[in-house]
Amino acid sequence: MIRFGTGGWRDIIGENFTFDNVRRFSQGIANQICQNRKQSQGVVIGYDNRFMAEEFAKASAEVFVANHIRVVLLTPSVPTPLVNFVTIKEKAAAGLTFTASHNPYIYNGIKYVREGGLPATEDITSELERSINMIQVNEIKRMNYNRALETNLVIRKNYMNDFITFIESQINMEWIKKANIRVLYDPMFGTGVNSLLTLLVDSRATVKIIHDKADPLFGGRVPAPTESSLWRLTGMMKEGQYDIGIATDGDGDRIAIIDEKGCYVDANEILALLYYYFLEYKGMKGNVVRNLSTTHLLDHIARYYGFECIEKPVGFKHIAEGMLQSDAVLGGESSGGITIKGHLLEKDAILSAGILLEMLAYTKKPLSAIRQEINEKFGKLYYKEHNYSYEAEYKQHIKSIIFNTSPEKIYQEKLLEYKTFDGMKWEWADGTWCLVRFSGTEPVLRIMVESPSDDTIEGIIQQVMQIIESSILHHH
Ligand SMILES: O=P(O)(O)OC[C@H]1O[C@H](O)[C@H](O)[C@@H](O)[C@@H]1O
Repeated sequence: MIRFGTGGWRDIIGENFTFDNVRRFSQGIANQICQNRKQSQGVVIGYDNRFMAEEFAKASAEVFVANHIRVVLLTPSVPTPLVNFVTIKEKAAAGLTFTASHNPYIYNGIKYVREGGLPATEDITSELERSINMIQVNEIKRMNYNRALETNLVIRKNYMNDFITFIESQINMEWIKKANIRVLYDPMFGTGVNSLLTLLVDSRATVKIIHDKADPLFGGRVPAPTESSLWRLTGMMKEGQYDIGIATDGDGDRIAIIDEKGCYVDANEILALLYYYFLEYKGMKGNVVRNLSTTHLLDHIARYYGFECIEKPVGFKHIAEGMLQSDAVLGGESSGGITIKGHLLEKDAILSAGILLEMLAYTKKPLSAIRQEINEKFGKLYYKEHNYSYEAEYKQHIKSIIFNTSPEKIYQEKLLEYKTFDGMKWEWADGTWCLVRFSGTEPVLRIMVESPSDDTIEGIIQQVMQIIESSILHHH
């Protein structure tokens, strides 16, 4: 079975992520393109540095060309947002990126975008899922890759220059050039490196880069820019020689940073920094969009300047939808995905890094000072995410436990509201909230808590865990 999760289809290589299933997936997309008579528009295919990603991408190309659909196969490996960009440029009927983003190295996957670089809505992906899984191996068409190359049905293109130019057109490069910013960059062995390094050189920044070679094992780490995985970057930042430490995930769409003192700054705070910079310093006007697991600090900032913060389920397609609906200036998720108005409706770590440099250049303040400014103005919020690995057989049971738990058992404070549009979210009167939801990309239950008081967070997480574990014990 092929299943679309929060960020496309992901599976363990050799288990369910096989050549047969990649071909089946591609035939499903090809069928849909043929039904809509969009064959002449072609498709764009890109891949990151994951194990055999290029081979899987070629296998996919073989299926499209056999269905009379032209393929632009990007070279070399690319960050995911670049595929969205080229899908728009080429007016292609679809864009496919072979990547499992920040998942462990044993995974690979395919992210799929529609014509116009738009994320696929759930209606579309569930219909695709249904039709893909009905395809038999003997219904899959194939044309040999080398033959397809000879007949120009597959064209290999490098679009990096255009992509960087597009990003730089949205940032004030002149300000950055004058600021002589010192950057330490960790691409986490992933595919953000070529694009961001080019932007950094164009910015005349002084750059030191670590973990830059392509490594399908990601140096033994998970290529997600979390605090625990960035210990080397953090350690080097503590030496005090750089203004900012930047980390991008495996496929270059998510970001985290380290301030000049060596403190980790997560995506929640990056979003707050950027929104605050846009409104307070640049005098921009507009709303912000976040998912329900992202900091409410954005709501406070929005309210202060007379704007609105729009809340959506987890998944960048929902952020994209919110940005279109509300004409917001910024959108993002606690997991590290950020975009701005006028840019792609896809998270982009290269752009995010560029705007952060612009912020340092324009404010002429150290990162830690801007962080401090926000805390003083809006109050500090503490945030923690705990990922709980559960046995698949208990999934339904855990779900019903969470939905039937009374919120006083979790935290003794007046409950203001609860939301069930993506997992269970309780919001209490003192500004504390807790979200419990199953990840759509990994087999974990995510427990997220944010509170104005650091002391309450651990207790809430422990309480949720204890309720789940004791009920599983009783269930036995
Ligand atoms: O919490 P999950 O369902 O695992 O999703 C975590 C993240 O996964 C992918 O990267 C999606 O593109 C993001 O939109 C999402 O925030």
